[in-house]
Amino acid sequence: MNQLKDEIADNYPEVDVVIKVADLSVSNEVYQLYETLKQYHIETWINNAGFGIHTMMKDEDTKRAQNMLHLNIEALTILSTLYVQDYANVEGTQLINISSAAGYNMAPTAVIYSATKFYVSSFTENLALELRENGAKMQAKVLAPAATESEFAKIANNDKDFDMDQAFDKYHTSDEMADFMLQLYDSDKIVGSVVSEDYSFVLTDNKFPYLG
Ligand SMILES: NC(=O)C1=CN([C@@H]2O[C@H](COP(=O)(O)OP(=O)(O)OC[C@H]3O[C@@H](n4cnc5c(N)ncnc54)[C@H](OP(=O)(O)O)[C@@H]3O)[C@@H](O)[C@H]2O)C=CC1
Ligand SMILES: CC(=O)[C@H](N)C(=O)O
Repeated sequence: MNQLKDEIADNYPEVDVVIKVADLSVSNEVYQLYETLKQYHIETWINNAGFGIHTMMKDEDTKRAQNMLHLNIEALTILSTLYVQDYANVEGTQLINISSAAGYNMAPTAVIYSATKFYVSSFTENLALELRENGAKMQAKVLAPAATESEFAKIANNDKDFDMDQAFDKYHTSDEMADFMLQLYDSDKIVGSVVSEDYSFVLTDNKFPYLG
């Protein structure tokens, strides 16, 4: 994090980077983190922290799975809710939650992870529609990456030498995914996702049917 901060300072000296440390799988720390940010005006909130576990259910480590539920679902829900309560009527604000292709498609060897990301997708789409229908100034959006180069696969597969080139015919670089996130940010659409056939990017409104 400090290295990244230095890189940003070198390239964008006008930007002031503040690092806050929290274990977001612990609910007290989630509330504490939000409290320490009250002094700032927060124009965009991105819930990016998350991890996956690639395993069969018969081999699932329930403690690790519980941490994943706390981080991927609970922390994201609490932080989204607090942010919406404070900023829903502030012009120009956006909440972006990071789901996954596995949040719209059931994924083999990822039964629990995929379910956490279905939660992220449906929670955020429903919230986006609630905000829109009630004339709120905030927009809520879902970014749903497919395989992307990062630490994710090493952690999910518990393999520090995990080779993306061997595992996937196609995947995105983190720069490509960050560019797509900016496209989603600039658009009025709700979901940014990846077409599984050719890995192209697509922006759409809600993908889940809506009862409203
Ligand atoms: N890469 C991929 O193929 C895909 C990723 N995603 C999603 O993208 C998001 C980002 O993952 P990605 O960048 O790829 O993976 P990384 O593993 O590289 O990054 C995960 C991030 O989450 C943070 N994090 C993990 N656990 C905690 C915790 N308990 N408390 C606070 N922060 C935590 C990590 O912080 P630290 O480094 O300090 O541990 C890190 O910044 C995740 O939500 C993931 O599910 C979705 C689809 C595909
Ligand atoms: C859908 C993906 O490819 C990603 N690695 C994930 O499991 O979220």
